[in-house]
Amino acid sequence: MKINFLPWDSDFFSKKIGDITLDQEEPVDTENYDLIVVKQLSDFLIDWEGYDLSFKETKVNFIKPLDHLHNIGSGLVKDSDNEEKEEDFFKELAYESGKMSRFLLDKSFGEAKFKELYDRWVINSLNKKFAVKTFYIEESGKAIGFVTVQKYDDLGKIGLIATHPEYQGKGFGRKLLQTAENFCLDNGMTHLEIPTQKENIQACSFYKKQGYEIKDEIIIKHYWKNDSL
Ligand SMILES: CC(=O)SCCNC(=O)CCNC(=O)[C@H](O)C(C)(C)COP(=O)(O)OP(=O)(O)OC[C@H]1O[C@@H](n2cnc3c(N)ncnc32)[C@H](O)[C@@H]1OP(=O)(O)O
Ligand SMILES: Cc1cn([C@H]2C[C@H](O)[C@@H](COP(=O)(O)OP(=O)(O)O[C@H]3O[C@H](C)[C@H](N)[C@H](O)[C@H]3O)O2)c(=O)[nH]c1=O
Repeated sequence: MKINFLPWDSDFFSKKIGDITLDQEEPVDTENYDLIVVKQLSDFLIDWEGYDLSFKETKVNFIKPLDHLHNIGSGLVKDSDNEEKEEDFFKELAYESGKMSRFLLDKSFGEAKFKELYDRWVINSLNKKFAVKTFYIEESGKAIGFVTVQKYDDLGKIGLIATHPEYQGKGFGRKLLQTAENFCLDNGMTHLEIPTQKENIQACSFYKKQGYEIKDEIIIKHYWKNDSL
């Protein structure tokens, strides 16, 4: 079984990073990778000489068929294409959206690198390299919520979504998600998928409340080479 090289991650972290999906225990040539991201459908033990398990999560993908447009009301949710915003405007919200990210919770990366990655996620969403659309809600010149949307043919995917902690539970997240759904439907996407961590109870409860169902779950583990940190 061969490890799949991840060019973006390797370049960003200046480490040799790859991933592999394993259904059962089998021989793997670890090829001197610094970090191997293992994806498993069921949790079985892996013992690779020279590698340590540093992190484990369950990634859950929610999905919803899109069959009607929502009436959002005009003016509240804005489109970043209509008014240029600096990346700084979204920074704190991006970190909030990533508070359960493996890049933050696996301490091997360090918080500074997590922030840099999520800063890059915002930049690459606004410049359309890693999203096709970014919507946000602004109050008193501050972003209080945002959502980014990716497009894979007729499948839409939420990249990041968050509302500011002081504004959570007030209906803004729902407005953002409904705006994303309208955008997807208007642009040829029949379904919207949302990946998050099973451990993120707040987000999972929110998605279920919005009519999303679990499409699949996968266990993700980080194996670092002993001497690579
Ligand atoms: C793809 C990703 O980015 S995954 C990461 C998601 N982001 C985060 O985890 C960051 C922290 N959390 C948040 O930013 C927000 O809480 C969000 C985005 C998850 C939800 O946004 P909010 O503005 O808080 O949600 P909002 O107030 O619109 O709630 C909408 C509905 O969901 C329900 N809901 C919201 N949070 C919860 C919760 N924790 N438990 C149960 N129901 C909830 C509300 O009761 C409401 O129900 P209603 O439609 O019947 O009125
Ligand atoms: C900015 C950027 C990133 N990438 C690459 C780098 C990684 O290989 C993936 C992102 O990995 P993922 O497992 O999706 O990361 P997270 O665990 O942090 O994300 C999950 O939780 C978030 C909160 C969010 N909901 C997200 O949708 C989830 O998947 O992307 C890239 O190729 N190009 C880039 O610009």
